Amino acid sequence: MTRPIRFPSNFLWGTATSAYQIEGSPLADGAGHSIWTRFAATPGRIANGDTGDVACDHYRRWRDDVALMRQLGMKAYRFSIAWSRILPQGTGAVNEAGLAFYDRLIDELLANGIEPMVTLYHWDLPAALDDRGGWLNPDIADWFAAYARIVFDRYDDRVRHWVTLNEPWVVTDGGYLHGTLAPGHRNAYEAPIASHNLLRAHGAAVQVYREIGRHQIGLVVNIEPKYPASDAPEDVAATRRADAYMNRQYLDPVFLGSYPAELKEIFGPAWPDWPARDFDLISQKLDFIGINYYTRNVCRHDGANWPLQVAPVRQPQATYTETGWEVFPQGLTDTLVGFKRRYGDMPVYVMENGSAFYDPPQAAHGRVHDPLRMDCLRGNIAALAAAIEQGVDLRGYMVWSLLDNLEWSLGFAKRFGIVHVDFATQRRTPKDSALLYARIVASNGACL
Ligand SMILES: OC[C@@H]1[C@@H](O)[C@H](O)[C@@H](O)c2nc(CNc3ccccc3)cn21
Repeated sequence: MTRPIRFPSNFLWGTATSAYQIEGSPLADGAGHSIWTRFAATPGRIANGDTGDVACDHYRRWRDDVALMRQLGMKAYRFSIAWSRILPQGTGAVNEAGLAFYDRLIDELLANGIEPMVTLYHWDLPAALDDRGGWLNPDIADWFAAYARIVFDRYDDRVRHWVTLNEPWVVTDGGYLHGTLAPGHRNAYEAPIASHNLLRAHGAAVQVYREIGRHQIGLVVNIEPKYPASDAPEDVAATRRADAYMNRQYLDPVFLGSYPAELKEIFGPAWPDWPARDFDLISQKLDFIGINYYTRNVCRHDGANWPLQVAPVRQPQATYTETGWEVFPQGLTDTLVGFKRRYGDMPVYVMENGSAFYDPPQAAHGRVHDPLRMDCLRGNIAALAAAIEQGVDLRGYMVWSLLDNLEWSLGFAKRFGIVHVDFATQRRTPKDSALLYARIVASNGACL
């Protein structure tokens, strides 16, 4: 008989989305262009020519989507605010219609007993700011802090959990090093600058929140635990570089006040000497850390693989998702316990966890059978319980994602939703994984 799984009585079970991936109507009611409306309009940047012009049409269907969350018994909902709906030019004139949209959404969530958890930045930088250098311009810390102040002033009476940035690593690696995400740069000298300015902007927003905020603020990072393919010294060193580059590059400056030494080794002359004062700004005390977990990496040395000299080692017995990620729930436990060991005890939310699998056409009676996603969900929630048993102060868990949505450059084909979206009709159909998650939430994790 396995011991029952214990979650805190006020554990926040929910789902997560982001503005550009679900809202549609990106330019409605005075909103300005973002780097993603621009990227999507560039031929070849998004698979199949997909765009966020309609997406899940959430900008118009938000009330029904909140009703769907209520029907599933969700306790919380993590979403992002589109900066360019609030400040169409990124700075300057405020767009009241944009503020009003999120007012309505937040009020509807609260009216349905669902806790709003708001991300200020989930990758959709106003295009006008990109024209001024975007994350490469040090002034962006002030631009972001000014945007944050407007949003805190408007919603902090109702929003109790704020996230400054979603995944600075992905913004930098995808947007500035490999060019796979907006704004599509490929430049090893730009990447560290963008990354550092993201962290400066994060710190500037936290400073503003400490002036005017009454609740909690944190950062969301994606963590992929790294495991050496062998105990050969070059594989162990490669694993250390990979961990420094993806994971510790963000957590160390925020919680320890300095970058890992490996980054100078990785970037060489492209790694600047940062002013010490920046780390006072970056390492503002946080109320929680948000961790997005999807997979792990098994690493080996590969001298030809720029810039990390690391190559992933596929695990022959493992299940892999449609995005090529190994299903490895133990990595979630290791990530949460590892965070506590290195950075200390603080409230933790898993702010994204999910999987993309091919979903068969809808079965009879409108059911969508997704057994692989259900297995992934069960395994990851059991992994949470294991972390709690090891003393992690885990406060909540958000499944990525509520809805099938625009998977950035991969388009609509990669479906992460626990609710199926027929993009031709916008019909929503809870998948079997949504029905399973609803049961898990209703039993506070007991019925896995
Ligand atoms: O890819 C699924 C989601 C994505 O839809 C979210 O907007 C984003 O927050 C998100 N972050 C990850 C973490 N991993 C990752 C690794 C390489 C490229 C992109 C994301 C997965 N996801």
